[in-house]
Amino acid sequence: MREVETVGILTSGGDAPGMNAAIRAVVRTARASGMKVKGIKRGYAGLLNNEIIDMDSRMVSEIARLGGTILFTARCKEFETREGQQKGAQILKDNGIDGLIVIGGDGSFRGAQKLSELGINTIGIPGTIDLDINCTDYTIGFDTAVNTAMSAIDKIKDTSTSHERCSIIEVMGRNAGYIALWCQMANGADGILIPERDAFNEQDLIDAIMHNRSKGKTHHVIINAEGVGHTNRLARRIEAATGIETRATVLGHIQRGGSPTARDRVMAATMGGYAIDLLHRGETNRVICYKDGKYVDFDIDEGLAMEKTIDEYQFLISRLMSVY
Ligand SMILES: Nc1ncnc2c1ncn2[C@@H]1O[C@H](COP(=O)(O)OP(=O)(O)O)[C@@H](O)[C@H]1O
Ligand SMILES: O=P(O)(O)OC[C@H]1O[C@](O)(COP(=O)(O)O)[C@@H](O)[C@@H]1O
Ligand SMILES: [Mg+2]
Repeated sequence: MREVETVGILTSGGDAPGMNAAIRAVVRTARASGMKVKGIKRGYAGLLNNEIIDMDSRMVSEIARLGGTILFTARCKEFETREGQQKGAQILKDNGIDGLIVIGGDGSFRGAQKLSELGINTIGIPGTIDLDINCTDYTIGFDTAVNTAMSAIDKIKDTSTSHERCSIIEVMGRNAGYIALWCQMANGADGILIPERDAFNEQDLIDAIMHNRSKGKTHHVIINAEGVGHTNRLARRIEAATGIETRATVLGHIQRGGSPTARDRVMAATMGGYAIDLLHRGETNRVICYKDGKYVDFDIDEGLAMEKTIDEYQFLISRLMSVY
């Protein structure tokens, strides 16, 4: 076990609101406890290009409220190779960086795990709007993304209600349906399609719309998760089957932007401070999680091997609420 003297920090994969709040917390708590901090730009791609800057407390002033990531982010194929990882570890050592904090998703943590094997003390902080990291109940960015999607769906509902139409709205989430499920509960919808539940299929949706219409409902909303996709095609098929004018909207990257909510900022700040604590204790290959109402950390390999699925009870309630 050795204590880290110089910590590097990078953001990787899709940006998420709250990443800047995490960067600020890492820099401030590291500096307060005497560590040096170096920022690595553009994730692993920037690491391989030696894009490394010194960071001090003043540089992170007022960034907690900013969306995106001031360090930029990237996806990097070269880093998935052994040669890329060895080159990355050597560049870190050449810069005197003996600890590294990676803010990103599961893919980014696989990279962090490789650097840990190569002698760099690495800690992962979960930052992704998708909530798709199995070992944690919370990922930085999810709350802001859901609130953004919720507001957008409220607006679509205004026009959908006025025209007495059906709206199919696609939300992000890669292969996970968390954003879709939360929006169904927050906004109300006749139904959702999520990758975790292919049993809730197109015919179910058509039946649900027709049932609700027979009870007097004059507008309809279906929330479709990105992992199911084909939103335009689905709109055409629902219109053909129900005779109700139907419009498709793919919300897209609007869900990744904007000023982070208080929840995202506070979770990010706590996780950032926790990461520095772990490095002080000489820990490596750990991922910080929020589980059962507590901040905890797991071995990255064990954390990524855990299983998580959508909350059955929440799913059941969301279905019951969608019926007129
Ligand atoms: N198995 C792996 N080994 C090493 N690095 C990886 C691995 N998987 C992903 N990465 C690195 O992490 C980056 C981000 O991963 P990605 O899955 O795109 O996003 P996220 O971290 O948000 O899930 C990839 O571009 C790659 O550089
Ligand atoms: O911005 P890109 O590269 O098109 O990626 C889109 C993907 O990124 C996300 O917005 C976030 O995913 P990650 O956090 O895993 O990078 C997904 O919801 C979506 O599938
Ligand atoms: Mg991911």
